[in-house]
Amino acid sequence: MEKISSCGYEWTIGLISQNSEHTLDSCLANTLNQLLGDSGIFAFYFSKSLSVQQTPCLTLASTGKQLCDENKTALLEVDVPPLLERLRKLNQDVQLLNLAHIQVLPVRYQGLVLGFLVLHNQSIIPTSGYSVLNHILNVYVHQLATLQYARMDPLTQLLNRQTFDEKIIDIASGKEAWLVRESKQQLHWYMAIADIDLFKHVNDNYGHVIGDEVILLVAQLLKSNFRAGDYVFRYGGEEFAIVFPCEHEAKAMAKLDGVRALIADTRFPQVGKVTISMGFVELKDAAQVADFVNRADRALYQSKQDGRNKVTAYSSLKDKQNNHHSGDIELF
Ligand SMILES: Nc1nc2c(ncn2[C@@H]2O[C@H](COP(=O)(O)OP(=O)(O)OP(=O)(O)O)[C@@H](O)[C@H]2O)c(=O)[nH]1
Repeated sequence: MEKISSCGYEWTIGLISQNSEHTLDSCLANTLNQLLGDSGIFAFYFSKSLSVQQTPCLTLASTGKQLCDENKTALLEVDVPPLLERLRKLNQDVQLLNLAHIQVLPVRYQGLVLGFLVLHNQSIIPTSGYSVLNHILNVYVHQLATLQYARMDPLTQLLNRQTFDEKIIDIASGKEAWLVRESKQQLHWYMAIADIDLFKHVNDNYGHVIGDEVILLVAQLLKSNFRAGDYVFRYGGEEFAIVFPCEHEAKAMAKLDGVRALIADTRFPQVGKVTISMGFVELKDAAQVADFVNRADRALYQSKQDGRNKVTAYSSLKDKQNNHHSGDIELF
């Protein structure tokens, strides 16, 4: 704790220099370990979605320290929902809650309590340390929000195109392999591109404002019909990409076709019926993101050729050897 400067300036600079959530978390962990010194045992519970809907979970804990007592009782285990409820009822100015064996610092963002830092009572912290801790947690949450907003499409709040490329590279290089390993069944990753059919007619007949509403509603339907661990992106104007793990291709097809049918059955305000076409591919055997996109694009092209409101797997295309001529139809 003796390392604390009056405002934690170096730590602040460290946190705001991070440009990925992963390095931001590591930086916060390092900062807390340094800040709390040898005596500090901490656990950080946080909801990364930056929304009240998600219950915070254990995101970080102190490294190389005794998190259990001699009887192997966890020192910092907390019952999250009631503690959260209690923190939410606290006045905004209250920055520290003293409980029997722990101290809790709420982490707020835009007036919401999104998580908290739990410190064991053995952690020896001078009074000035708490304000530095609060400051550091504030910087963390704001930097996280900045990173998240930079990854989002402003109209739909889906992940944006830049994030798509990064995610495909991560998956293709095995960085998301933990999910596949943890599943009881073997999982494969698939990438689908979905395009709203005859969208030009929507704009031409109803105007761009209604067109944007259609895009927004399709985005919401896609997002709410895939699981939390799947990724839904706004790929371009009226195009979306979905990246998700699945046991096998037939199941991936059934999932996508179910969502296609659901959108076709939804009544859109003013416009009425809207359909989407999709093409999808397994994320394997390609060197570049562009190769996967090209394959899904060709499958999507087939869905359009077959009359739209269809899903096509790249593996089902007969003439895979022929290069796709992008001039045939403009998809992107
Ligand atoms: N309202 C709105 N329109 C967009 C946006 N982005 C692209 N568009 C429009 O989407 C339309 C896409 O039209 P096309 O690519 O010709 O395709 P389509 O009419 O959907 O026909 P198919 O894809 O062949 O079924 C164009 O008129 C674009 O101007 C957007 O963000 N908002």
